[in-house]
Parts: sequence; C-alpha cells; structure tokens
Amino acid sequence: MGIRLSDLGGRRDKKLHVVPLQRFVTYLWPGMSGAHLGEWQKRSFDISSGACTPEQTADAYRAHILAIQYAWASSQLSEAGMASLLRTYTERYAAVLDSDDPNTGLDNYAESALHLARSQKNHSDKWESSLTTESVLELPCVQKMIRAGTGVGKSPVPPADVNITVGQDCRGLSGFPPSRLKAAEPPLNTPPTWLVAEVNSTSSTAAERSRGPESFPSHPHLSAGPSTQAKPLFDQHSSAPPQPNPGPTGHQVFMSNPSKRKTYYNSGGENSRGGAYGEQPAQEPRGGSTTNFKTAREQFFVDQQKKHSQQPQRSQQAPGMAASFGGSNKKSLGANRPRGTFSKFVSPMPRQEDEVDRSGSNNAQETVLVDERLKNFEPKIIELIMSEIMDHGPPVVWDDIAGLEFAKATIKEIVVWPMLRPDIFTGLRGPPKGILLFGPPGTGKTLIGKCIACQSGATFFSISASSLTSKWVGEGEKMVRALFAIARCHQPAVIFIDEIDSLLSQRTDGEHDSSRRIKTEFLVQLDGATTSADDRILVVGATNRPQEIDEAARRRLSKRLYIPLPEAKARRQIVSKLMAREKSQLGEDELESVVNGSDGFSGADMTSLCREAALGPIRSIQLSDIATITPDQVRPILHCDFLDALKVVRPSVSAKDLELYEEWNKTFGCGR
Ligand SMILES: Nc1ncnc2c1ncn2[C@@H]1O[C@H](COP(=O)(O)OP(=O)(O)OP(=O)(O)O)[C@@H](O)[C@H]1O
Ligand SMILES: [Mg+2]
Repeated sequence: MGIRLSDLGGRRDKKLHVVPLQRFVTYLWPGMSGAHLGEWQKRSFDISSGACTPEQTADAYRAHILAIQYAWASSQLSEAGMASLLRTYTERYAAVLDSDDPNTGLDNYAESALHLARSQKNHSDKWESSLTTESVLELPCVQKMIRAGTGVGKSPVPPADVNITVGQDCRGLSGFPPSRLKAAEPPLNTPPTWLVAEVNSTSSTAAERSRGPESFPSHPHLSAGPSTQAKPLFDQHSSAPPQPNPGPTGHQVFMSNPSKRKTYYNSGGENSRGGAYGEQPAQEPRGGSTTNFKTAREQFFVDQQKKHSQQPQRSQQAPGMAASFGGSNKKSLGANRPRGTFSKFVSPMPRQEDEVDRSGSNNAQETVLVDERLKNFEPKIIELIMSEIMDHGPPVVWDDIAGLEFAKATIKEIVVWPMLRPDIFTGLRGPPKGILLFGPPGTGKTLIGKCIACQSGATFFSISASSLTSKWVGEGEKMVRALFAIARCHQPAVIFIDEIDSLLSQRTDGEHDSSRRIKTEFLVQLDGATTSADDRILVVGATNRPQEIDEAARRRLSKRLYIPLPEAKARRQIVSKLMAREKSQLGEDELESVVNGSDGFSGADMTSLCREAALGPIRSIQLSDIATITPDQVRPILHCDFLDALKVVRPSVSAKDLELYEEWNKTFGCGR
C-alpha cells in the first residue's frame, strides 16, 4: 500500500508524528489505501504545525479520539490498540485544553465543561453553523457522496484529493470551511465511519442549536456518542483569537497541570470502554492549593443541589454524564451513593416516633427493673407485680402487736434474725421458707405481716388472691411465675399472701380449670422457693380458714403459727394503748373490769369496743351545744362509756369456731 510519506516533507516535527500516525491508521483500517493514510498524516501535521487555533487543534484531537472509538466499536481496532491510541491523543487533547498559553491552549477545560453542564453557552458556542438537515444535502460534496453511494466500485474523487487543509479560510459556504468540504468528499465507496458521523452530527448539531440552548447536549465535550460531536473540526469562526484568559483560578491551576492531567487520563483510559477519557477528574488527589478544586461534574451537582435544595440528593447521573463517564465507579459529591430516586429517604432530623419510643423506653427502664431473669416476662405483668410491693406506710413495730409473744418470738427468729445474720442461720439452723399464720379473724395476722414488712428489712410483697387471678386464660399462671421471679431478683424478700385459703384452697374436681392451674403453678413456685437453699425468700400466708388450705400448700408452709384470741393481758394492752392516745379517765380497777368483761374478744373486737366507748362523751353533749362546743370542752372517756359499749359490742368469734382452730392447731400447728 502506498503510504505517501513524501507528503510529509517540509513539515516541522514530522518525525514525531509519522510513527504514531502510521500505527494509528494501521490500527484503524488495516486495508486502507495510501490516500487515507495521507489524509491522517496531513491532518496530524496540520495540527502540530502551529497554523491551527487552539480550538481547531482541540477539535481535531477530539475527532481523532472519536474516530478511534468508532474503529474500536466496529471491531476495526483491537482494544489494546484503542487504549494505546486513546492515551496518546487524549494526552494531546488535554494538553491543548489545559494550556494557559493563549496561542496553544484553551485554558478553559473546567470552565467550558461547567458551561456545557449548565447548558450555557461559552465561547465555543460562538460558532453558529448555517447547516441544516436540508442544506447539508444540497452541498456538492454530499451530492457527490450520494452519487458515489449509488455507484459500484467507482471512486468519484481521486485519492489525492482526500486531504484536509487545516486552517485555510473558507469563503465558499458560510459556516462550513473548505477543509470540511474536502474532507466530506468521499474518497472511497464507503467513507470512514468517523467522517460520516462527523458530517451527520454537524447537521444535527446545527438543528439542535437552532432550537435554542435548552436542547443542547449537556456535556458534548466529554460525550462519546456521535450526537455529541457537536462542533465542526475547523470552522472560520472558531479561528478567532481565544478569549482573554481571566487568570488562573484554583481549578484552572490544577487543570493546567499537564502531569496531573496525564495521570488522570492514564488512570482509567484503558479500561473505560464506555468513556473516552477514563476516570473523571474527581478522583484526582486533592490537597494544598487544589483543595477547593471542583470538577465540572462536581460543580454541576453542587449547582443542582443549590437549585433543588428541598429535593433529595440526586443519585442518578444525567444521561449525558452517564454516557460520558461510562458508568464506572466515580467519586463525586455524594451523588453516586447507593441511594436511588426511589430509595427511602432518611431524614437527619429525629422523627417524632423516635422521640416517643425513646422516651417510652426510658420510662420503662426507670419503672421496671431490668434483669436478665425477667426478660421472658411481659413488662405489663412485671409492672403489675411491682405495684404490689407493699408501701411501708405508717410503720408498725412489734410492740404495736399486743400479746402473741410466742408468735412474735418465732417470727423474729425466722424472719428478722436470719435476715440480719444469714451467716449464722445456715444449714440446719436455716430458717423455714414458709410460714402460715392461722387463727380467728381479727387477731392480728395481717398486722404481723405489716410488722414483718417494716422490721425485716426485706423486700415485701403483699399479694392477694384477687391480684393473681385474671379473666384472661393463662394470665394467672404468668402472674405467679412473675411474682416469684421478681422476688428472686429482690432478695431477701418476703411474699405475704393474705387470705391464702382463697388462693390455695383444696383442689376439687368441680373447680374451674384456671383456678386449678393457678394453684398448681403456685405450688410449683412455692416448692422451689421453700426448698432452695440459696434463695432468701420467705413466704408468709395468713388465713382464718386453715382447714381449707390444700394439703400440698400446708406442707410447704412448714411453720404454722396459731394466732389466737388475745388473752386478758393482751386485751389490757390494747385498751391501754388506745386510751393513751385519747382523753380518758380510766382507773386500774375500771380497766380491769373492762378486760374481764371482754373475754373472747379478738384484737379487732377490742378496737371496736374502744371506738364505741370513745363516742360516749359525744353522746352526752346536748344537741344544742354540738355545733359550738370546742374539743377541750368534750369530757374524757370514762368507765361508764366502756360499760355502755360492752352492751353493744359482742365477740366476733364463736366458741365453736374457737374449738375448730384449737383442733386444727393441735393437728397442724407449730405452737405450744
Ligand atoms: N394483737 C393485736 N394487737 C393489737 N391490735 C390488734 C391485734 N390483733 C388485732 N388487732 C387490731 O385489729 C385489727 C385487725 O387486725 P388484723 O387485720 O391483723 O386481723 P386478721 O387476723 O388479719 O383478721 P382476718 O383473719 O380477718 O384477716 C388491727 O388493725 C388491729 O387494730
Ligand atoms: Mg387479715
């Protein structure tokens, strides 16, 4: 094939371009004739001759790059060859763009890209082509091409004519230089792909520009597709001297650094199949004076974000951008985060629900003692059990309990001392874990429970049968389990179950399943609590119907203490203690007669007797004086008042009932 290297004669620095140009043409069209090679040689030499304006040079290099891409895309060029050529021509192209010498460079890379990204005109937009889709078809060269396309095997134009004369003025057609006309004349039946694409894109670009700047491609400088080849290679308007350099700004300083640009192009040019220039400049290392540098793409997104600050950050690249950068991984100002348009927007502001949840959880943490052992229980049940912890209220001391010396001593021995000295009460001396207080009503069983709560220093749970029963099936068992679990978390603990007969009455065949399950669960828990050596949980039950307690519960409440009716001494103490708080005049003999007259009375009955006697002074006041009398004028409680009270207050416990208690105490009781 006849490569006419003779055409290179007289050109300066021709040696520098012959070899790459030959290789380029060989890569592009292995079977190309010498006319093609000459065309490329001529163009390359014209570019490097210095006769071209920087704009023309940049356009020419860009055309080279596109031609390389087309050749590679049409399998006319290997990938390695494409990468090598791309590297060469992108470096040259970048050098023209970056150079701040107005004679050789544009120094407007970023600025130009920014303008284009904003769909604004820059100085490259000064060129206005007069070509339209219709007018381009009327061009002689196009007509020739059309005619040549209809012919077979004929070349209408001699190969020698297929040359591009760069930089020559064109007077024949406004906006379409003769070089373009020459280049457009088809030297072969099938013109080179780049040439056809270029002509087509030129016409389309003219049509687009006629529609206004809005329809202009957003990023023609960096776009790879044919439609983005928006500017002609060489036009008369672009030969005008470049715009005065406004002075290097931060980004211009960076972009005018050819070494950095070289690194930029080398970084991804070979592997970036979809983009002509590989990695975008956003991946350049930043620091020092380049910290404030923003690439055109970054600046574009910043502007977009400012414009649409109310909208979520865009994650999708603009179509032009995506085409330009090939869709490879790019660093940007967060625009390529994996948060798509339809992905959930996460507001940096705390949500109201979060605030509620957080406060709710805090409250729950404050009200419910979190323990690993309680994790399986519902918070609601735990909260209910915790509310059953007895509020100490008015303190009750042992002396407030009249009589009952043996019971008090036993309870002190079982409850108080082991709590105080657990190291001594070990082994066989270990206290019983279950106590049953049984006896006639009103004898002070509940009062003893209150005293234990106050004096033992243990966590006191006062549980009634009603608090453990629920209309919901299964809730009662959960309550029982939760009760003992919480007690284990708060050792030492006393679980006081008043009226325990209602909870642990003997199981019968006719009873409801739910109450039977609660009893069973309670017995299971009671067994564990009363047999575990490590747990310091005391279960105290009180009942005035001990004979109704289930035998299994009776066994578990091993210390069964009879709380009998108060003896005469105890009754005296009750009256004396109550009268000491009131204004009374009760002599020893008179008190003795009251104690003797109240035989068989319970502690509650003795309290009722004193209340009745205390109303005697009021009843002696005249009705006319009741509104005006002062407290000091009310007379003291006298013996006669007790005698009147003894007439109306009767013992609440019958002798028959007492026999049952005595009998049961002899059978199951632990007292003397
Ligand atoms: N031993 C006592 N010493 C002082 N007061 C007592 C004594 N026993 C009973 N009382 C008085 O009687 C009231 C009722 O006592 P308490 O409620 O403890 O009786 P109880 O044995 O629990 O009766 P029930 O079996 O009906 O529940 C007490 O508030 C107290 O005023
Ligand atoms: Mg009671």
